[in-house]
Amino acid sequence: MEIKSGHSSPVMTDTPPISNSRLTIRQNRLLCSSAALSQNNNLLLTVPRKKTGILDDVKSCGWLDAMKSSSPPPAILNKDSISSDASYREWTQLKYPSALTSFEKIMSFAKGKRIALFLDYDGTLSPIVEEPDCAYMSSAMRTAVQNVAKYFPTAIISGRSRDKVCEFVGLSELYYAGSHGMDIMSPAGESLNHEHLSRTVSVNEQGKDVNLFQPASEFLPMIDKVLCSLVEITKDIKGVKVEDNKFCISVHYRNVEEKNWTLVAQRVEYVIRTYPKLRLTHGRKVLEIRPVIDWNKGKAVTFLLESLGLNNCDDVLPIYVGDDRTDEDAFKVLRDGPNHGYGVLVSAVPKDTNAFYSLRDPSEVMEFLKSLVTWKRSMV
Ligand SMILES: O=P(O)(O)OC[C@H]1O[C@H](O[C@H]2O[C@H](CO)[C@@H](O)[C@H](O)[C@H]2O)[C@H](O)[C@@H](O)[C@@H]1O
Repeated sequence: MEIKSGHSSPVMTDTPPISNSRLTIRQNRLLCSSAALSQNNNLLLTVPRKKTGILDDVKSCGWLDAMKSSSPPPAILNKDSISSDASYREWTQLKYPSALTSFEKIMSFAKGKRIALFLDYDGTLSPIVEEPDCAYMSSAMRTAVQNVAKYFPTAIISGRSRDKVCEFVGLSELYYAGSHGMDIMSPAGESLNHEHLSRTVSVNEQGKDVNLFQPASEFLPMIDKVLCSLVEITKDIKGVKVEDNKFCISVHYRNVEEKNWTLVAQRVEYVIRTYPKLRLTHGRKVLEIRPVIDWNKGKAVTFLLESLGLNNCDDVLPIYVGDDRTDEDAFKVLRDGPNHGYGVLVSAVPKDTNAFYSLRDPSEVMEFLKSLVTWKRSMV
């Protein structure tokens, strides 16, 4: 693929001391040039930050309810399953049609257009599992992604660190955007050229040059410090996992007893309240800490389209498939922005979204990818 353009809040009463002296984390960070950083001060969000950095849903319903609602059940398995299934059917029929049953419609719109494909990882290409380090993608899914990438520029956009998601996916021909889009990498031999933004060249595991764009590089020392503090402050809560996502941090509570969820949130909030340049968001049984910069998965999609010379083109159809709240930024960009395209929400339960279509789970995502390949081959 050729790139064209030039360029809450309960107050803590008993807080454990924070110490980070024993932790040595992130020894293998890629070096990045200051060139990429110098232009990023204007990305800092100027949103007024509340004293405690509390999210609106936490303010209105408290930590526990906010944490519960951030992670819907993965499937419909209870005695209400018949009525739930009926409401799912209604949701797909009336609001967010299945991208599989609407495939022909989508393709009639795609005719004569170049498709650019953006795929989230967790919950989209791999099923949600208890242990974040074991969220492997099936080899059938890998083959499906590999095949689709032969025909369409394909990028993986994940909240995970880029290194981790690259390792899970294991396909060097793709574009990767880790840390919710804050760490973008081209495939070896391709450049990431963007008229407004500088770039960094690094070397991948095979020793080949790759291009990086890292708009939050200046936050690395802060994120490192906060990571150490979070590991330390949550270490006595059974089941907590603090994940280093390079420019972001995930604090998982999936394996924590529900009675301790509020405690987890309180501890996290205690740490980040002294960092006004960091913000806290929810994911699926995870609290995510990230820099307060005007950058997200939607911005990453726009950046990639611009870098590929595919922005503002009538003959380009971007498609973004994702399951998480953070994917909504990308759905919004494709729904409302100049690069009109389709967001496809992966969900087994009805919910509101900025996406246009839906798919039930990763197995339907795989079917969709295969259908894209079959369609493309039929056109040749
Ligand atoms: O943007 P994504 O690729 O969807 O990444 C979002 C988060 O995904 C991972 O956590 C989620 O998946 C885990 C594995 O299935 C699950 O155990 C966890 O409860 C989910 O929240 C990842 O570990 C996080 O760091 C990402 O932010």
